[in-house]
Amino acid sequence: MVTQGQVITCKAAVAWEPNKSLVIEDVQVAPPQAGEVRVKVLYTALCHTDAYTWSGKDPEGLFPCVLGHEAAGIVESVGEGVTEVQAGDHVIPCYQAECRECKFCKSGKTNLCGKVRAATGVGVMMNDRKSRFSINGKPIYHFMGTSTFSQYTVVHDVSVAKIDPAAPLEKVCLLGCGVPTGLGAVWNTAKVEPGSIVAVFGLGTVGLAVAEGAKAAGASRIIGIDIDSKKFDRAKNFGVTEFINPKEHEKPIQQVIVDLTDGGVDYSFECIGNVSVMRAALECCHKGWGTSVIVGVAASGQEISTRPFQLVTGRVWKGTAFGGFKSRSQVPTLVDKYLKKEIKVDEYITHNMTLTDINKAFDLMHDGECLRVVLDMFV
Ligand SMILES: NC(=O)c1ccc[n+]([C@@H]2O[C@H](COP(=O)([O-])OP(=O)(O)OC[C@H]3O[C@@H](n4cnc5c(N)ncnc54)[C@H](O)[C@@H]3O)[C@@H](O)[C@H]2O)c1
Ligand SMILES: N[C@@H](CCC(=O)N[C@@H](CSCO)C(=O)NCC(=O)O)C(=O)O
Ligand SMILES: [Zn+2]
Ligand SMILES: [Zn+2]
Repeated sequence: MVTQGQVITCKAAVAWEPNKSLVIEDVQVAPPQAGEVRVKVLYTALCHTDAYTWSGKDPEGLFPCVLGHEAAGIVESVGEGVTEVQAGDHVIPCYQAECRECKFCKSGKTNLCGKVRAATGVGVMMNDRKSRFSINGKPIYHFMGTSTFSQYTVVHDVSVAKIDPAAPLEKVCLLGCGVPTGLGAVWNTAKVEPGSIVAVFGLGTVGLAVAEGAKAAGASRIIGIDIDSKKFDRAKNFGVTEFINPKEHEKPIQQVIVDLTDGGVDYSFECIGNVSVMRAALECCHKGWGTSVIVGVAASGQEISTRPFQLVTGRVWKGTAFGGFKSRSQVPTLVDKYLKKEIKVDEYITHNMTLTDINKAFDLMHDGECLRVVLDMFV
C-alpha cells in the first residue's frame, strides 16, 4: 500500500490530561513537510522523563500530546529537501537534535542544538508551527520532537539518526535516551580518568549506565547509592563495587562517603532528579577537584543549593543532556559498539510488552525490579 504523501491513520497512546491514563486512539499522522521525516516506530521504551511530563510537573508539558522519546523504527517517507535519510532506512529518533550548522553545533563545546528546540519545546513542527498529529481534526501536540508512543511519527530531519540495519530495533531503541545518557555523562561530560573514585546516586537505568561507563573508563571504585538495597546485586554486573543505602546511616550521606574515601570522590553523578541528593552528590566530592554531574531531571519549581564555599574550594558542578553525545553523529557509533558487544543494552531491558499495555508498563516502572520496558508497537 502506498502511504507516501497520504495521511496515515494509526494507533497512538494519547495523554489527554496530566496523570490521567493514556488512551490508545486512532490518530491521523500528516505527511512530512520540507525537512521532515515520517517514521514507522517499531519499538519504544519508556523513560522516567515521559512519566515526569505526564505528571504535569514539566513546564514544557502540553496536553493532549503523544509522549515517548526512546525508540527505533524505519523511515516511511521523507519531505522535500531531506537528503540524509530515505524510505526504508533504519533510524533512532533523537530528542536532542544535531543540525551541524547552528551556533551550538558549531561551537564544539556542547551537544545541544538550537535549530528546532523552540518548536519542539512547544509541541509543534518548525515549518508551520503546527502539529502533524490530529484526531478528527483536533491537533495533538508532539513531545520532545519525537512522540514515539505512536505507530507513526513525524520528526525533523535533524532529529533522526540512521543506523546499521543489522541492529535489532527491539534492543537498540534504548540508545535513544537512558543508556547513552549514563555512558556519556562519564565519557563526555565528566571525562572520568583511570583510577578515579566514582559515586553514582540512583541505580536505575541511567545510574547503571554511569556505572558501566565508569568501569570502562577504568574507575578504581564505583560506589552505588540507592534507598532500595535490592538494587545492589544487579548493580554489581554493571560495575558497582560498593553499595550504600542512606537509610542505614545516621550521618548525612555526603559525610558517609567523604569518610569512606579519604576526603571525597573524584566524580559523582546524580541519576534520580532529587535536588537534596544533588546537593549531597556535590558535597561528597573531593575538595580541590571533585566534579559532580547532574543527570536527573527535577520538576519545575525545584532548585539546587549549597554553600558557595563548596565551589570556592574547587568542587565543580555540571549537568548533562543526552550524556553530551552529538545525536546524529554518535548514536550510529553507539549502535556499532553494541553490535561489537562493547556496550550493554539487552541487560537494561527487564520487560517486553505491547503498545496496548502502555499504562501497565508505566505502573511497572515504579516496581524496583524494572529497568526498561520495551513496547512492540505493532502487536
Ligand atoms: N539528563 C538527561 O539527558 C536524562 C536522560 C534520561 C533520563 N534522565 C533522568 O534521569 C533520572 C533517572 O532515570 P532512570 O530511568 O534511571 O530512573 P529510575 O527511577 O529507574 O532510577 C532512579 C533510582 O533512584 C533511586 N532513588 C530514589 N530516590 C533516591 C534517594 N533519595 N537516594 C538514593 N536513591 C534514590 C531509586 O530507588 C531508583 O533505583 C530521571 O530523573 C530521568 O528523568 C535524564
Ligand atoms: N522540559 C523539561 C526538560 C527536561 C530535561 O532536562 N530534559 C533532558 C532530557 S531528559 C531525557 O529523558 C534534556 O535533554 N534537556 C535539554 C533540553 O531539553 O534541551 C523541563 O523543563 O523540566
Ligand atoms: Zn529519556
Ligand atoms: Zn544545531
